[in-house]
Amino acid sequence: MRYILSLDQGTTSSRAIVFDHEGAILSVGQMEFQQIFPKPGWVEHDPGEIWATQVAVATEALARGGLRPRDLAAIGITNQRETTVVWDRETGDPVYNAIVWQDRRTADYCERLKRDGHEDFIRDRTGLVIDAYFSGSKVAWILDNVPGARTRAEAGKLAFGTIDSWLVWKLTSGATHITDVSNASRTMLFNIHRLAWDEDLLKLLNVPASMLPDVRQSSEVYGRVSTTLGVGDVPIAGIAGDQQAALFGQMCVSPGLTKNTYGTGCFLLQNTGERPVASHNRLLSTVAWQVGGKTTYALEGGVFIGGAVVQWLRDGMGLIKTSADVEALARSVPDSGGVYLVPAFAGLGAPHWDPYARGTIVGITRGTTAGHIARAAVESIAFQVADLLDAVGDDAGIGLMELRVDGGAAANDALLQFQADLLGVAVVRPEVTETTALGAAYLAGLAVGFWDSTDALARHWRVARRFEPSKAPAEVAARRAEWAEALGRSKNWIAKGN
Ligand SMILES: Nc1ncnc2c1ncn2[C@@H]1O[C@H](COP(=O)(O)OP(=O)(O)O)[C@@H](O)[C@H]1O
Ligand SMILES: O=P(O)(O)OC[C@H](O)CO
Repeated sequence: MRYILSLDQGTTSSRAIVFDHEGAILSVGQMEFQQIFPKPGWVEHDPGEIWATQVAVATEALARGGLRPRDLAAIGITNQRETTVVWDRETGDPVYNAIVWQDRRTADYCERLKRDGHEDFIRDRTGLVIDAYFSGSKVAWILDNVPGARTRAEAGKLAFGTIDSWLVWKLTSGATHITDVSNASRTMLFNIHRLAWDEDLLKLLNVPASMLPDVRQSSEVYGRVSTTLGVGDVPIAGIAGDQQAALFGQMCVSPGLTKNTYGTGCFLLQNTGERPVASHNRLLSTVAWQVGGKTTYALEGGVFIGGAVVQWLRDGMGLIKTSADVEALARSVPDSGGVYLVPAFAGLGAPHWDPYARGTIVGITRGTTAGHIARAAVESIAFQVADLLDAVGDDAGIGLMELRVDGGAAANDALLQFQADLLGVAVVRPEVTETTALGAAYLAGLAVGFWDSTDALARHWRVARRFEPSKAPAEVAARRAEWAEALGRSKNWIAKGN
């Protein structure tokens, strides 16, 4: 029997999961690594540690599954997106730490791009809104701030890559410098229509083309693991950014199918088929994957604080001991008692994009208890996702049939029931909720013939639990109107420039 190994390089941990031919998990390895915060708003990772932990968890997953490298048919890679690494092509040494997607150091630079009137142009070419979130301004920062970097880059001596590129480079001992279309579409340097690096954008951001990886499909053999690593010479055959991989792992493979991942933040993606949909609601239009020469696009909306509001109840407020305890506390009251919590702790993401918003709790009375606050916190996750879905529906014009869900907070039944109530459609939790790693495994397995077709994979996707809507539309409309009021009070709270 042979298996697929999925490397899932996330923001806070490196994971490796072995899947069998049925798409079931055989074994897992996981290791957290250091988050580096050199200044307020800056977030970095050590690329060496990312690599070391990723190799360690791969070895651990194989050992736990009682496997040797020759038992593997292929390796798939999925990764935190946008995070930027620049390294020396000769020595392989990074010239600076990885600048993480959450890092805000280039916010002023991005403001200038907007002021100079580049917003429409960048949205048309890349499908993105101008923001420090994406890789482009991060590469420019490294070239402008690391002594000698720009000269070396212009001489062709430096390489840029997102985390997938960095891992493939390391896995192949420097033989292969590539990325896939889904990761490339998050750089703000990539033309999502022509599926190529965009020369005008490279000029605007002053990034030399010689630094860039070759852009490949999400499912093809890119190279083989270098034998010097002692883990065999397994083909590396699938790559996708983590949210796109989750969309594939959830088998959202036809237009209209939609998933939401409830992690630290929430990422909602809808498959929009073979053409990018231009958003009028400040959602992102992005490449989902390219398989067998066919490109699939998605609309994406992300909110910054999803499960993290539960972490805040735990660590900031001390109301609960573990994240899972929130469900019992929220269920200790029949409703939120008129309390609304807007977790705009780091401003608001899609569709509002208000960096000046801050968190608020409204509707507190003398009778408000910790239970009401917990319930309002859980509900806030669902309200934000419902706002995202409204925006997606407006842009794509496709009615939602069901919402497929995954991520840590999708373990919360109360949250998913409330989500179904708000949306008026079923919310569906699959048996395998490791959909990110599964998606990358599928992409790799398809490339090497381990699986024949996407249709064959669709049979693996099985529902664990379905949450049906149970509230009257008028009641839902009233609750959403109150949420919108509360949201309005959190917006534009801090002074601009703070
Ligand atoms: N039962 C639960 N109810 C609500 N939130 C939860 C629950 N279990 C975990 N979480 C939240 O889910 C998040 C972790 O999910 P995970 O998918 O591992 O996140 P990430 O990949 O972003 O690190 C945390 O913010 C945690 O507070
Ligand atoms: O690593 P995650 O799961 O927090 O996902 C990060 C996203 O890819 C950022 O765009």
